[in-house]
Amino acid sequence: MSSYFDEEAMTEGSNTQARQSPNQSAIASDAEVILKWDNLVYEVKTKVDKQQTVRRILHGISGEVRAGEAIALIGSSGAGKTTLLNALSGRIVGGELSGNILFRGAKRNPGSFKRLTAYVQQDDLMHPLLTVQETLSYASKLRLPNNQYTPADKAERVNTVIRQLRLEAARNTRIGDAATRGVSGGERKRVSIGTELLTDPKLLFLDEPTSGLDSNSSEMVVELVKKISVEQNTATIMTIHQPNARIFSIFDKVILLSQGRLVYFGPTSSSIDYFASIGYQCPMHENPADYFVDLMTLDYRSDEALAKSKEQVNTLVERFAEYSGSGTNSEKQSINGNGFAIYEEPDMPRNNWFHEYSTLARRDWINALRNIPFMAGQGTQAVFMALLIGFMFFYLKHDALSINNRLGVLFIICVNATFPVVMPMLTLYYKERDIMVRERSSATYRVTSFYVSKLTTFIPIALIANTVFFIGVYFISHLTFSAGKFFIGLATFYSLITVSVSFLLMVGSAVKSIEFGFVVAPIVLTIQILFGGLFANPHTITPVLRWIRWVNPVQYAFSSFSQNEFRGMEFICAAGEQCYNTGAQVIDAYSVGRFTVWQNILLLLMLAFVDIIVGYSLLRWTAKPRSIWL
Ligand SMILES: Nc1ncnc2c1ncn2[C@@H]1O[C@H](COP(=O)(O)OP(=O)(O)OP(=O)(O)O)[C@@H](O)[C@H]1O
Repeated sequence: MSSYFDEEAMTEGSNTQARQSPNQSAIASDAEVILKWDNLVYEVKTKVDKQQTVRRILHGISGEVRAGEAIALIGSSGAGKTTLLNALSGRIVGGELSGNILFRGAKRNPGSFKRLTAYVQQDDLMHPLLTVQETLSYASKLRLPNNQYTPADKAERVNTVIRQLRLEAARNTRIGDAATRGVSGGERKRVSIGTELLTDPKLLFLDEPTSGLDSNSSEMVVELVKKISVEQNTATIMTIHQPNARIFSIFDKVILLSQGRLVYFGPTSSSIDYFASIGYQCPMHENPADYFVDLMTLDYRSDEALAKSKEQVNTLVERFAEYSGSGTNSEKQSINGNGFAIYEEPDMPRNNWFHEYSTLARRDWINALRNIPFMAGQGTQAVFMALLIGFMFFYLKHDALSINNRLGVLFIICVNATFPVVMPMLTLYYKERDIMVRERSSATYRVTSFYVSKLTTFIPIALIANTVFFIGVYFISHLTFSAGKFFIGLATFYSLITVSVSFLLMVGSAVKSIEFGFVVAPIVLTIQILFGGLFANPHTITPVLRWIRWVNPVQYAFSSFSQNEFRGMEFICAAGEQCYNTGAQVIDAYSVGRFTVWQNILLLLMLAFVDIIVGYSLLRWTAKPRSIWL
């Protein structure tokens, strides 16, 4: 492809702006071709006036990128830049993609391609409570293989990246988010790029790395990326929106797209000459990128203007097709994908499961402990509810009236182990899940390590906060004072909390959208409470709904609590009053004695186990990338 742009052939209309920029390095024409794509066509089905139609988004795009080369992908909004970048990086989902893509001369193997390449997304999704150093350090622990890098090597790699991306001053600053101030936008983008550069990728994709940045920060980002790609011999392709003239000149090559078609692909330094040679001379002091984008953009201001701009785009596309087709036939062999072997990974082993798990668990604990609103919420909730419920049922006696109150307090203890545990943690889980999907798109760690790490962070946090609640309610309301009963009650409570955490992981794993997850979880929890055994006697429930009891943790917990409390109790009935004399009668009347206390606890743990397994399987399914690979 590079010979399409033989500069000698384009002396006519030569423009001084077209000279090689000082930032550009001359990439040897024999540098390894890292990625080559041929005749990429991408189509999606859409509905127009209730009629199914096929919309072609990429129209036979070809090109290549060599080691150490930086390519800018430019076009007006909707030109297909992101679509092309996604197709090349193996991230395109839905629709139909055809053509061929070769990575280092072979067909892409999704696993090794993901590990040897890197993709910096437009929005930087990182843990806001970690510092720059910690973010890079955890990424290095997770992504660099232990048998090739010692901990010292990893730390050195992090330092190198911090130096390369000029992040020394921000090293100990937290990333931050909308709620907490952290690093600047430019620094944030550089950290995001840094996490991808740690593995020394062969090929780096960046989607609009300068969007939202001022021109100084944009220039810095592009300059640094270019410098690093030369130093590390990395091929780089980035989409970029109307770069200024200085940024434009940093790139070795440029791909200009309009309406999913190629208007130019070749050296940036020859682009002005090329356009001049086909009759479009870039004015002397105009930014070439702006000029090209203006040429390629459809003008919707009037029907006439639209027709004229469409014609212009067609001409540009045709001229480039003629131009790239002529004189290059010997080099332009189309790739017949069937003839190529799948790319074999040289030696890029994975870290073992335990290393992944322990790194993620440490990161999760740091994130949780630094999440002051979350931790304070858990603590306040525990203390406030303990005092409220404790004093609501203050010092229960042994008369007939206390029976209802005892059942009430036991039931509220169950309720407190559902909503207040599930809802705040579900929010947290959704945020973490998004980051996991992002991190796993570069094969960073296994789903199991993530999932088990969440379980082993969430369960202890929920248990610790709620122990305060349980002790408070137990002693203030004066439930039966006996070590045995207290600890059996606590075991029941812990088991129910474990089910709740497992349940939230299941909902958060099964339901991709947080909005829908926040509808499903409360509905299920409300059903658990309604059928928990206090509002309706399990025996009187219509057979159509009776099965719910088998999967209802609140019912098992309420049954366990009630038996633990009432068994062996005696009540003093006032003279002439009809009441239950013994706890055993209460257990019978409320039908909470179907299973023994320990059987109930066992059933709760079994439910938790089922939730965990189902949640894990669903997470594997819902978080699985469904990209199209050529
Ligand atoms: N899966 C899809 N279904 C329907 N239309 C799609 C799909 N993917 C992309 N498109 C359409 O294809 C066109 C190109 O989209 P793409 O996101 O690649 O453009 P872009 O050049 O990156 O634009 P921008 O600079 O605005 O991000 C757009 O008109 C977009 O609406």
